[in-house]
Amino acid sequence: MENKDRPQVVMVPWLAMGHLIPFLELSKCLALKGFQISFISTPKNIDKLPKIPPNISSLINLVKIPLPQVDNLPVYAESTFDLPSEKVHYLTKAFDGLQVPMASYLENSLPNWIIYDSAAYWLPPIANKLGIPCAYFCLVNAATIAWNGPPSVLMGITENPRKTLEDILGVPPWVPFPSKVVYRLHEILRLMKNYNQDNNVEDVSPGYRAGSSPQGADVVFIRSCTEFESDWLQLIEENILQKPVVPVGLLPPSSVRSDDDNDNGETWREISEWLDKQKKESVVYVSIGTEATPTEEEVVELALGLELSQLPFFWVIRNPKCLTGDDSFKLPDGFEDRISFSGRGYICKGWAPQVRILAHPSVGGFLTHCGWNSIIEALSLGQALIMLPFLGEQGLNARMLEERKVGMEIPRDERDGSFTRDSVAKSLRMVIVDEDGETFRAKAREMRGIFGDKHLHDQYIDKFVQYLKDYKPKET
Ligand SMILES: O=c1ccn([C@@H]2O[C@H](COP(=O)(O)OP(=O)(O)O[C@H]3O[C@H](CO)[C@@H](O)[C@H](O)[C@H]3O)[C@@H](O)[C@H]2O)c(=O)[nH]1
Repeated sequence: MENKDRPQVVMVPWLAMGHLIPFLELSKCLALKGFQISFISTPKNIDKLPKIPPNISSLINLVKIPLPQVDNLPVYAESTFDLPSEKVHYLTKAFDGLQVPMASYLENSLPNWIIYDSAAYWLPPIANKLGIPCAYFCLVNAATIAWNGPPSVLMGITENPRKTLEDILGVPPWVPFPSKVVYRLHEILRLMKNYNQDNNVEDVSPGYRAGSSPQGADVVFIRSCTEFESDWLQLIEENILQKPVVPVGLLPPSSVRSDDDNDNGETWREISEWLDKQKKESVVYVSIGTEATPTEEEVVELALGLELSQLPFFWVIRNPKCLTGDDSFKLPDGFEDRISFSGRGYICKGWAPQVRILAHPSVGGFLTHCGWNSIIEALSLGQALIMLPFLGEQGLNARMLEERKVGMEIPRDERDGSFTRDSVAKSLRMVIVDEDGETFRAKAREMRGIFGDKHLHDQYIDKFVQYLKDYKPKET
């Protein structure tokens, strides 16, 4: 078939590694099913993407649209990875500036579908005008969407029944079954601080953006599955979003992603040499994702807790150079020397081949911030979790997973969120080596049956593809 005769899909991910990667994974799935994809992002983000396998590379057209400049956004910053979290709203403002070039791209290409991300609340009206069906691809789980609540409430169209801090800390009134998926006080206080900051810079409130993205879509595709959260999926489809919600499955990664070989395998060779020397299931892999910016105190407690645990560790630290004027990844004095002298730790500053490390037989647990990508990757490999959520919906994910007993949260002070090196060390030992922690390890291995079931998730992709092909646009 000629490429121009294939069904065309335009993908519009948000400017964040944790979004670009799953959008690209979904693009690859569609290309393998015969679709022609236009994957739109800014030049630097496109350049950073994992390599596309040669058998489908001609079916994924990487489209670079330059990011408009806005005040206070450093010129080099094109994704959340390049910024401390308190500056992300400038990136959101710049992203909104893509509306005009995006509209003209769509007018010229007239694809069969547009699949967009949470930040692009302005895309559905453009798609409607052009008569192109559009889908919101939701990269968080259904429990999070349910916690956020109905779009009309988020957008300020109908009254918000959650008025007090107590209301916000409790189970939302629209959740009809018992739930432990709630935020802690320190998480809510941090979210409110960010919300107010964002409100001052962006043209619309973060709530309006979060509500109108699913509201404007013809269908919501979600990276989830009924085997994991059927109650929540049903709740969001029937009561919260009140439109078709189609799970695309968990998109579990293959253990060797093509990005691992961007330097001809040099990085991996060095890392695997170190991992190969460690005992089976003894190493803790530590990463708090691509967005969280811990305070200096948090970094110190984390570092000293790792040391205190006596466990070997692999710690990937987001490149501190990205964080302008910010020294929050300053490690405690002498820490790096002690670690390299004893050979007990591997500190990787920048980007690590996460999936490949998690799949190594020496790794016995994952200290994680609970980003949805990381959770899926870890549980698809049966790794137990030591959870330290920082921002966004990560706290909700941690509650959900603690309930499933696939790991434990590092205890934090309820009000200020502080944690100690002792609690880091204790939690690590509990999940990775203590006899009492065997439940966590066993439950995490069991969860692999859902998260790592390739056949199950291939079936989800088949149904998703069928949905795209069978869709009949509504009469206007
Ligand atoms: O050195 C690194 C760092 C990250 N990754 C990959 O980058 C992704 C990171 O995604 P995630 O674990 O979800 O973390 P964040 O990028 O910090 O996640 C943002 O996006 C997620 C999906 O929307 C949300 O769940 C989080 O709360 C939000 O912070 C994963 O695929 C990792 O494997 C690497 O391969 N190497």
